[in-house]
Amino acid sequence: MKTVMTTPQHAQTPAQDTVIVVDYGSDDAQLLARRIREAKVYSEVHSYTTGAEAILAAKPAALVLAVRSTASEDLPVIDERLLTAGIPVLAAGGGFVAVTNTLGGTVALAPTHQSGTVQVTNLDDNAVLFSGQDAVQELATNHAHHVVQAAEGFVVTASHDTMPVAAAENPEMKIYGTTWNLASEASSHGLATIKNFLFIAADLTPDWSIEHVIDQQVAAIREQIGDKRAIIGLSGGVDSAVAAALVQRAVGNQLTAVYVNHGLMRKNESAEIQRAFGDSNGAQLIMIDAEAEFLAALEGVSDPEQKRKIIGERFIRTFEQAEADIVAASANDPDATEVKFLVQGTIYPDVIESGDADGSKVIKSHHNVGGLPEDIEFKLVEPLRQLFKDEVREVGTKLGLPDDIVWRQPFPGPGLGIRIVGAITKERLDLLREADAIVREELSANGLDREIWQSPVVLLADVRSVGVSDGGRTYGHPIVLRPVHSEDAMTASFARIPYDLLDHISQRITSEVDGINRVVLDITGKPPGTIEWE
Ligand SMILES: Nc1ncnc2c1ncn2[C@@H]1O[C@H](COP(=O)(O)OP(=O)(O)OP(=O)(O)O)[C@@H](O)[C@H]1O
Repeated sequence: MKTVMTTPQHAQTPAQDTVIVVDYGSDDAQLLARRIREAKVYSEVHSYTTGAEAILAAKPAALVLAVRSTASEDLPVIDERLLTAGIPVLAAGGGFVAVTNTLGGTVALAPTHQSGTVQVTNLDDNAVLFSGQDAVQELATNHAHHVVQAAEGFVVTASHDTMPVAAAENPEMKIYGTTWNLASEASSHGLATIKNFLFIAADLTPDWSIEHVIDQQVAAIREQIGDKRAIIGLSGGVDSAVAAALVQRAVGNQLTAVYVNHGLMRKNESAEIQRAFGDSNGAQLIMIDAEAEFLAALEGVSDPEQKRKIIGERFIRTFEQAEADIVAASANDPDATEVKFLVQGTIYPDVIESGDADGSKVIKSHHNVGGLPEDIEFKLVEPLRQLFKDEVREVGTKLGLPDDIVWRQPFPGPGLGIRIVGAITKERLDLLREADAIVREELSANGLDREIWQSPVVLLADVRSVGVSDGGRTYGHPIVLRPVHSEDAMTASFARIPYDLLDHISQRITSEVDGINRVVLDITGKPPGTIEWE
């Protein structure tokens, strides 16, 4: 038996000024889009492979070219239709090199790959991009090529020993370029320069805001769901929580939220969800206690891949059984309307990374539960598809979700199951839950929880060491602290937590959690270590 979830009908955004960041495999495309939104202008990332025709058909108010700078001789050629459509174009870093090359200027491999910060002292403040700014600026550079001679019609607006043409603009063609990176915080006037492009060169109005997004999405969700019903899985994570809050704002108790307690949650997690979504705001919340089934299925399993597989499969089965029950209950109730929609907390980086920017992907889910009619179709509601993580948090706060949900660190789907090295038992989970709760409490009391990307706490359940307590010998397990800093989870470094705080955490864990007699700190970067241990 299977259920096919298809025909996504994404809430469409009414027309608004959109800046399209055209991505030529750059690392900066998302960051550029975020900076533009910080300036209160709506921005999307489109791959250059979409083609100039489709990009122009979306009627962008301005274009930003994000090009990876490599030492390759083959610089990307920018489709000239993008440069001659009369739409203002900003080309920073590799984008400026590629535009210059495309329009017949001269570019050459720099003697060495330029990377780091340089200072320029001769920025032309008559230039549109630098209007009102200091002539002396710190610039973040990272490029293999430099521009030797600007293309015809361009006025050079900055130069430097290592970058003969550091910036140039062609007001007639409305093309503006800098060799440096404008999205990086290391560029002292990066955001100010982006704003000059948006508000002077492109004459846009800074009117995009989170309140506006909420209003738009609420209206779009109402239209999409109508008088039907929708369901959502709440994981306790920020994305599904905010998606649920938005849909609930739009259609109230036509939304049913399902939370599966697989027994691998952190301390008080279920109660917090109940508080945020249950009693207080009238959502229909179904809490499923599947702890016993999950722990039975995991009994004696130590292999990390096996654990993940078992947890993933069991989760799908449990969730689908809940779906089936809700659908069946509504089918038997003459007053109930049909359950037609499944809400998902997909966010913009997921959309960009899956290459599904046009929302056309069909999602299939194979169900193994009985009692479901063949091929129920759920339509997807994905109200966060346009938003970056920081914007999702802002929406959550505006909708009144508590800080401990909005600012929650990323938590793996398999939960604490992959933070126990060794087989999973209820006793071991309880030990880990206590230690983890102490770490979270202390980090948050010391104002560090928003600064630290993630702080897994790991129980080495198969290791024991000798210790001493109250004059007696102990033989307990070690706990590993793994606090990390990261921008995007792809790379990470260990977070430098003050020694005194580490000492305090260590003392609390070893004295309050019976069975733990040692606390160790993981100081491995990613790579080579992953953030989670399993
Ligand atoms: N224990 C659970 N109970 C109900 N639904 C869940 C549970 N765990 C995950 N889900 C659902 O599956 C989705 C994907 O899970 P995943 O752990 O990958 O979350 P995510 O993408 O990090 O999002 P979130 O921030 O909402 O956790 C969640 O957004 C949620 O809808």
